[in-house]
Amino acid sequence: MESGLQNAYQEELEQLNHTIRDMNAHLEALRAIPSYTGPDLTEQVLESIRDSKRRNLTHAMPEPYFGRLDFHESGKTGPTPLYIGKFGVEKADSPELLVVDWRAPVASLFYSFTGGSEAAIYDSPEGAIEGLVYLKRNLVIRKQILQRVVDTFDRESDAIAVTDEFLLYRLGENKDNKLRDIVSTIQAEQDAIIRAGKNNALIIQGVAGSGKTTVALHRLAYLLYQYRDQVKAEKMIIFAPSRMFLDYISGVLPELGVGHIQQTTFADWALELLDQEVKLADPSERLRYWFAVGPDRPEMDDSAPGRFKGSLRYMQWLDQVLDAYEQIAVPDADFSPWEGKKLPRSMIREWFNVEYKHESLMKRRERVLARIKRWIEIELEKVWEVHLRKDYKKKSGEKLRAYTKSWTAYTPFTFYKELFNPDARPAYVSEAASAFIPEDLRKTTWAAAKKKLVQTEDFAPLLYIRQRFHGIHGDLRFDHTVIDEAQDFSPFQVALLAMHTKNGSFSILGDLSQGIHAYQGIQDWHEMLDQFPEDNRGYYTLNRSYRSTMEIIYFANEVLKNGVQEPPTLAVPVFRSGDPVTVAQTGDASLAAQLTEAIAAHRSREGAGTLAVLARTEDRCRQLHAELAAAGCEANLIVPGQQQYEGGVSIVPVYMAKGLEFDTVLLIDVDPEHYRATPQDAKLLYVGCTRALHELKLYFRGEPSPLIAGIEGDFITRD
Ligand SMILES: Nc1ncnc2c1ncn2[C@@H]1O[C@H](COP(=O)(O)OP(=O)(O)OP(=O)(O)O)[C@@H](O)[C@H]1O
Repeated sequence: MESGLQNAYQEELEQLNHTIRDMNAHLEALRAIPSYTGPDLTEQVLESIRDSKRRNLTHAMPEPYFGRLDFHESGKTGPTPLYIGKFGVEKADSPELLVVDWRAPVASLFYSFTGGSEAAIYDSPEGAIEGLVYLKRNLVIRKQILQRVVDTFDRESDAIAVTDEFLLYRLGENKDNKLRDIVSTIQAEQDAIIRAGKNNALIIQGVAGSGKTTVALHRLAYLLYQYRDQVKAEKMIIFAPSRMFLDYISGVLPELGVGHIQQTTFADWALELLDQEVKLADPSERLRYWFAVGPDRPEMDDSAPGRFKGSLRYMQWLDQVLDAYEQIAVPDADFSPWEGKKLPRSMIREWFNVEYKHESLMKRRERVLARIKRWIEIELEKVWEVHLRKDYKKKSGEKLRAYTKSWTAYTPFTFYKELFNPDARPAYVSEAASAFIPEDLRKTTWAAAKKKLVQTEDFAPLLYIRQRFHGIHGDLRFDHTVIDEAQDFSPFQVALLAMHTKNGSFSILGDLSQGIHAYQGIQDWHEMLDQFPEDNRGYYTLNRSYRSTMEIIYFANEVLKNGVQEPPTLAVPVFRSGDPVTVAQTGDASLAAQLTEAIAAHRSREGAGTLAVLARTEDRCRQLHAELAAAGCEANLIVPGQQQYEGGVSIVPVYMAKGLEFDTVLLIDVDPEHYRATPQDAKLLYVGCTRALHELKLYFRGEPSPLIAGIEGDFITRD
């Protein structure tokens, strides 16, 4: 160790010991105070502060901080060393900070300052604060033991700043089966997104592995810290592509000390709001259709059911249909409770269409019926003859029941279903409006609806009808909404979520180059961006990929270029080199043997980490799983509907692997039959390649796919 480094290590060792002593003393003092459970409000508040301090100290104890920043604020004495950690910690005997929370304004300098002699500025509640950074230091502490000290900037030293060294060290580590927090290595471009203002819809286009998911989760932790009086964890929601993906990311928020945030898939959320009246059709069937192999593949253009039903045009059409329904909703007759007495339809319509207009459709129906009931009661009071009144009362009760029945109480689903009825066009759907729906779509939607089955793209329309029928109650409005893998969401879904989200507070993240579900997703971010006012939206790009080695990224970029004419943006790797990507020819019989060998080699390595064999279809995965099992090679089979990701060795269809990562990826069947030189296939193969952290191998039979055939460079070897 050089003497400078040795001194730094010694200095930090002493500081760490001092910090831990202080924290222990603080924690002991807090524990010595008995918990208050009485009725006094002030005492309750004090107890909750003590409780939060106890929790923070306990969480922070094993790794109290990860960074140090020496900052000299202009006009003050200094520089002052600030230690930055996941949790803010006060000194035992004063409210001064021992460790600054990473989300605090001053800590932003630790992320945004990337060197140079210029003054650094950060935003604080008191305005912009300027000063000079003297030292930026990364520290690795595990179980209270100081393991590493790396200076990434030292104003007093001639040595060149090693900004990436610490990041590379972290990226080189093997991953387990869960996504992790990145507080110690958040990069400046990621930090800008994390700390962006609350009332903005952020759209983040980020290349594979650029940290989109991770950044969104850190942003939630930041918003909860920064706007603690305005946002609540229970009112924040994350939409992710599958339950397995949710399981995969489930570790990050607790690591950041955040709990209770709702995490769901759009389908699960919708099914709950629809009171489980419908079921989602088997997703495997649809995936089998769209990812089929062979010459006749379905077109993924605007006529695809998902694109059509996910469009804003479709939402507007539905709006018109609902407007038309509103006009004729009141039954087409006067209400007569007994002979000679009449409540004219015009009056009932006046109540429904004018007086109660501000209410939702079904609420208005309820109100009008209650009002008719009251009207009957008033009219009955005017009848003096007791027998007659009794007779009228009975008759009016029957009449009101019949009237109520004639006024259909639709559920969102029963209303929606009727729009597709081939035999009877509802009165509120004009002939022209009916012609809007393509015949094929009418047939398939009707056939499924008869079995109470719907597709993903039916959820937004159903929820939209629900909203017009019942409104959106306060507890269904979110303080902030995160949409992950948003390129697979439709504009209609986003419009619907905007109705459920306060102040347009969104984090919408995705990658158009990974848009493999183009039969339902977007083709351009404008389809979402344009839905938000210009002053309240932001578009960010993340181009650096942190997941994979340089070799893997260079290779994956070539795959993309070979299939997509104008790829949106190509990933730029961080300077982390590994083995070249291997492309191997194989025969039918030898594939299982080759995979078994590769898996055995992987397993025999120390700290083996995760491995995935990726195939194009679910059926192929099942077949391979059986073949490998017969060869004595056990692996987890991951197919649609999977709830958890266990790590280890898995066999996964590429589309299910989206969002996940594995230390090693073995991609099979990379031949012209499975992967043609089309944008769709290139994106699919790109997704597959970019799942690998350290090692990527591709196997083909006969000829290689045109997407990989001509790739040359020192980042690839051919077996
Ligand atoms: N600043 C960082 N420091 C350390 N690791 C990082 C950083 N940013 C991202 N990573 C790592 O890079 C990997 C990819 O992150 P993440 O899954 O969030 O990216 P993504 O953009 O959502 O990827 P994809 O679109 O491919 O699913 C993760 O292992 C994450 O921990």
